[in-house]
This record gives sequence, C-alpha cells and structure tokens, in this order.
Amino acid sequence: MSNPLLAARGLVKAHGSTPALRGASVELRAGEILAVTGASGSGKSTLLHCLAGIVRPDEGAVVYGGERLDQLPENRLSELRRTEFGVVFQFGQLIPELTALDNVALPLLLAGTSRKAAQERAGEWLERFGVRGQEESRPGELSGGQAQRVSLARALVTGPKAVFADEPTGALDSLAGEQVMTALTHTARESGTAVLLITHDAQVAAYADREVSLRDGVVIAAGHLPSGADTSAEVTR
Ligand SMILES: Nc1ncnc2c1ncn2[C@@H]1O[C@H](COP(=O)(O)OP(=O)(O)OP(=O)(O)O)[C@@H](O)[C@H]1O
Repeated sequence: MSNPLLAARGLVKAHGSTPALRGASVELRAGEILAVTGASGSGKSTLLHCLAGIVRPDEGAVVYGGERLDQLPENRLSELRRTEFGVVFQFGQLIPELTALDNVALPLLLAGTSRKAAQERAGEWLERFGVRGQEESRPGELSGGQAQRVSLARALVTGPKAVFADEPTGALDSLAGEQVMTALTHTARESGTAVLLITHDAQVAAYADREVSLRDGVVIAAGHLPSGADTSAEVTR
C-alpha cells in the first residue's frame, strides 16, 4: 500500500468544553478522493481543519510528507497552506470586493507570480471550470454554482497536493451540485490532487474513491479501495 499523503492519528480536539474529536484517525492517500460523512456535530469540519493545518489538535498527530503538521510553527504552516493545500467551503468564501478573475489570481500573487502571469493562469482555470466570461463579475453577481466553481478554481490554481472541501455543494441545488462535483473530481483526477470531501449527501459521497464515517468524534467505519483500507469495519457501498 502506498504511503499516505496525509495521516491523522488519534486526534482529540475540544472547542471549549465541547468535545469535537475523541481519537479520530484517518489517512488521505496521494491522488485519492476521500469522502468524510457523519451526522451533524460528529466532528467532520474539525477533522478537516486539523488535517489542513487550520486548527491544531489538543492531542494526536497529523503527519504530512514526514512532517508533524500539528507541531509546525505558524509561518511554516501558513506557507504549506498557501502552496500545497487548497480549501473550499460551503459558501465559497470568495472575497466580495474582488472580481472572479482576481479571486482566482490571488493565491498565485501571494506565491510571488507576476500579476500578468497570475491573471492569465486564473483565466485558464476559470475556463476549465466553465466560468469563462465571468472574469469581471464580483461574487455577488454570480449564481451559487458559478461562485463555487470560481472557489474551486481558486483552490486548485496553485497545483496543490490536497484540496479540502467542506460541504462544497451544501448550498446548491442538485444540478449545480452535480456540475461542481463533476468539475472538482475531473480536475483533481487530471492533476493528481487528493481531495478530502465532507458531505452528508450520499450522492456526493458516491464521487469519492473511499469513504470514512465519523460518529461522536471517532471514525466508526471506512469503505475500502482495492488496495485495502486501514481501519475498522467496512461500509458496503
Ligand atoms: N468554534 C466552535 N466553538 C464551539 N463549539 C464548536 C465549534 N466548532 C465546532 N463546535 C462543536 O464541536 C462539535 C463538532 O463540530 P464539527 O463542526 O466539527 O462537526 P460537523 O460534523 O462538521 O458538523 P456539521 O455537519 O453540522 O457541520 C459540535 O458539537 C460543534 O457544536
């Protein structure tokens, strides 16, 4: 079995006195699409935040490329988040004052790409996600599905190793949701990007290679790839 790209072991995290994770372990392999499912409040977003280096766990380890993400200093963590990870949230979280093109160009500008090259590349990515023609639109002028596809372009434009998507279709109707999932999975497979996808929707989870379920802050079940998964009981899919 190939080494995981990212591995979380025994994560414990509380928000104040509310426990969110109680010993969750999960692996994300290079290039795979992993769905994380579970009831509301089961700890899915907290797990994603720990894996993406947005939040530090109280206990346990997050290992990425041989480095303990949970122990990295903040400046190295933010560099990793900028260069190797992409994040998409339920409501896109585009910068409202910037055009679609500038939203997608922003991660490249932050990485030191020239403005001209960043805008050119951003335009190509808008095209890939079927939102060419909306370059000058601000997020408020886009439909939910268009905004989410711009968010995907922004998450993938730097060529990250992993994309973290927290209910990316949660605010969309089913057609727009399908378009977003098709665009995400197609592009991720093409570029070999791993995707950790939180969803409560079985139709969305069906786009994934593998699925893990959380209950009360622990992984209770994991579906498996032909190469074999590592944890507990299997989910029949
Ligand atoms: N910032 C916070 N402050 C206080 N409690 C929080 C915070 N974030 C999460 N929690 C609590 O931690 C637990 C796990 O939350 P989390 O958002 O990780 O679950 P989830 O499975 O993603 O839920 P949902 O599907 O509703 O988004 C819940 O009880 C939640 O209320």
